[in-house]
Amino acid sequence: MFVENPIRIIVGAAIIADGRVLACERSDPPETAGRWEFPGGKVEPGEDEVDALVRECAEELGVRVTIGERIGDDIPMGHGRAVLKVYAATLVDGDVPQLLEHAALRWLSADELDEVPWLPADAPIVAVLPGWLG
Ligand SMILES: Nc1nc2c([nH]c(=O)n2[C@H]2C[C@H](O)[C@@H](COP(=O)(O)OP(=O)(O)OP(=O)(O)O)O2)c(=O)[nH]1
Repeated sequence: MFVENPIRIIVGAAIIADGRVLACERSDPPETAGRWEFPGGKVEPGEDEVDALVRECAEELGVRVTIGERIGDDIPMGHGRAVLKVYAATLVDGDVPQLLEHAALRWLSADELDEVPWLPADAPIVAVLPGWLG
């Protein structure tokens, strides 16, 4: 029987604190190393999107986060095989992001957003972020 592959959901957390958003530099794979992203990753089958973001932020940054509203629209990726969804997030109780998986971390204000080379798919999110950073 032919079973169509489901569209893969990738979630990203725009962690905002004091008018800045946390940008994370990928360390691998080589095709995306050096590009900057929102922490996150693939939602596992049966997993809730918010739960996936909480899990990924713990794994990648060692922090607890509270997930808020969606930012921007769904972004089609991978020739329609995946979709990126970004959520606003805040850190719990002053947790401090750690460099566990990324090459570098930066807190960017609205006028610094274009100082890093974001992954191309993130462009529509970065474009509306100033409205979230005040
Ligand atoms: N986390 C994240 N991934 C993004 C963003 N923008 C973007 O194009 N991507 C792409 C990069 C990757 O191809 C894919 C996410 O895959 P990943 O490798 O980070 O996912 P994962 O943590 O679940 O990794 P793995 O278990 O498969 O190794 O989505 C973004 O802002 N955040």
